[in-house]
Amino acid sequence: MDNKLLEINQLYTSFRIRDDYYAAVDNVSLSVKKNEVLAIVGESGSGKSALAFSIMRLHNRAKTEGEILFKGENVIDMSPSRLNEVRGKDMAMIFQDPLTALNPLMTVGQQIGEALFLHDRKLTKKDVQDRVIELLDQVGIPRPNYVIDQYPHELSGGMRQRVMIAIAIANDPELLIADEPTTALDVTIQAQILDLIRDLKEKMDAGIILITHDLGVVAEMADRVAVMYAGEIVEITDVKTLFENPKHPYTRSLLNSVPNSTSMEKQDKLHVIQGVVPSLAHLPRVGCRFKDRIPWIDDSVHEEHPELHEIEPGHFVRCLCYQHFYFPDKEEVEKK
Ligand SMILES: Nc1ncnc2c1ncn2[C@@H]1O[C@H](COP(=O)(O)OP(=O)(O)OP(=O)(O)O)[C@@H](O)[C@H]1O
Repeated sequence: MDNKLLEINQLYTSFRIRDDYYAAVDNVSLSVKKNEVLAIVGESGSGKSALAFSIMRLHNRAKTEGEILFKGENVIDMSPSRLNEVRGKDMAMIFQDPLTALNPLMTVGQQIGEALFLHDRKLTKKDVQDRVIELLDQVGIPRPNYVIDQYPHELSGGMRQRVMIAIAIANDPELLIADEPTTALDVTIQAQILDLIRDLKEKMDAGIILITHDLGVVAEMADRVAVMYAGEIVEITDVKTLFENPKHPYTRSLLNSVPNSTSMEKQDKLHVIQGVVPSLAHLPRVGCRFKDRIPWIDDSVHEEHPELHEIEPGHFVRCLCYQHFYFPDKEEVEKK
């Protein structure tokens, strides 16, 4: 038995739009080990948050099918009471926007305290208070004795994000899901929060799923990376391989659209990925989903039913079109 903390097998998460269900997470399989950061990258609308919310079972209107094995137990089959035990204790989530995730009417101390007390009713008021101060200190909040009585709106964005992290780690979770934890923050604060998350990984021996569209964050934080496009994983590999030997046209386009990316292919211009991720109801469900965004690549090189191919140990790429992909010059794009 290996040390898999989370194992997702053939997961589908579908939302109802008018009379039909459409999969925003479409046959996703992946795993996370202890003390590992798995980054999930992709443009807006690729299904990253839908995947994270599925793992935490936070979607109440979506249809979720497949297996989400957390230490061998399928989260999808958990009863509401079992879910309440696991969520916030064994697995926890840091959300994108602390202002909407925090309760504006409760002090910082009350909110962190509630997270602690919910999972350990034997704690005394004094125990809770001591632990809250310890947590505030751990996430780098100065003057914890003072901040404990403040309300979220009295804090800066960076401090609010730290409070959310304190809530998430209050019960030493084994799995931490961070959904764009630094998007709303400026660059210096961003770096501090990332340092903090990295530190926590070491101290808590936790597995971390880090959702981001920022490849700089990926390079700094991840051990492995799953690239999502239109609900599917199109490439998954270790972080070094992703930057040094990316294969899927989408991965290569993402990397080549970032200035100073370590893996920028030898070309003098940045590549602009054409178009956008189609909306959920309009996703192509047959063939290569990325096909329409690389129209200069011959149709015949795409697989009819693209599969994830293990092209070297642990490196999976969807659709054989990667073997024929190249970046076009401007005239070739305009011709299509
Ligand atoms: N509750 C919902 N009902 C209907 N469609 C939804 C719902 N939530 C998400 N979607 C759709 O599912 C798709 C995936 O959305 P998701 O939020 O997971 O993407 P994302 O990659 O996390 O994007 P972002 O980076 O903007 O958060 C999108 O097309 C989105 O519009």
